[in-house]
Amino acid sequence: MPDAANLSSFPLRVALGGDHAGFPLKQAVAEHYGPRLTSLIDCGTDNAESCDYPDFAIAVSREIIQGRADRGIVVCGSGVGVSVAANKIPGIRAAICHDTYSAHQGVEHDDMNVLCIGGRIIGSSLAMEIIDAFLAAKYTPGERHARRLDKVLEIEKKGLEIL
Ligand SMILES: O=C(CO)[C@H](O)[C@H](O)[C@H](O)COP(=O)(O)O
Repeated sequence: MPDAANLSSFPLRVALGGDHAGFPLKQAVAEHYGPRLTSLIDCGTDNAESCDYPDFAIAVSREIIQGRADRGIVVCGSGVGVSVAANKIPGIRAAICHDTYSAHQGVEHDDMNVLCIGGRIIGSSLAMEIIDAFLAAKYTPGERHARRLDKVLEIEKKGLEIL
């Protein structure tokens, strides 16, 4: 865990959620970031009983799409389930990041708005460093990034027609 003296704050509204496999890490994230954010919306789950990751990917995405959160963090066992589910929702750009480079570059280049983490894969100290990198990063407007993001939006708009 980072030193209390070195804790960063982020002027962001964040929605946080995860299934039973992500529950212990989600709780640690809520405790650590709650006081350092403009707001932290905890979308559950509230205990370690078996439940279904799509419910929490949807709940976190809802907060972003309906304008109550700027970014989302979802935690399941591997990070795979929540990223697959969240990416089905138009307007959500989610990715699993288990390293700090992907966490900031995903925002800077790809305008990623949901960070997915595997609670069974990484420990809380690394998770906090990754979340710090994600929350501190800003999309870097640039012709090449905009062109590529437009192509991603086309996929969203056209669905199967793009094929
Ligand atoms: O990690 C995951 C696979 O990507 C899922 O999101 C779930 O967390 C995982 O499948 C839960 O596993 P369990 O055996 O039901 O505990």
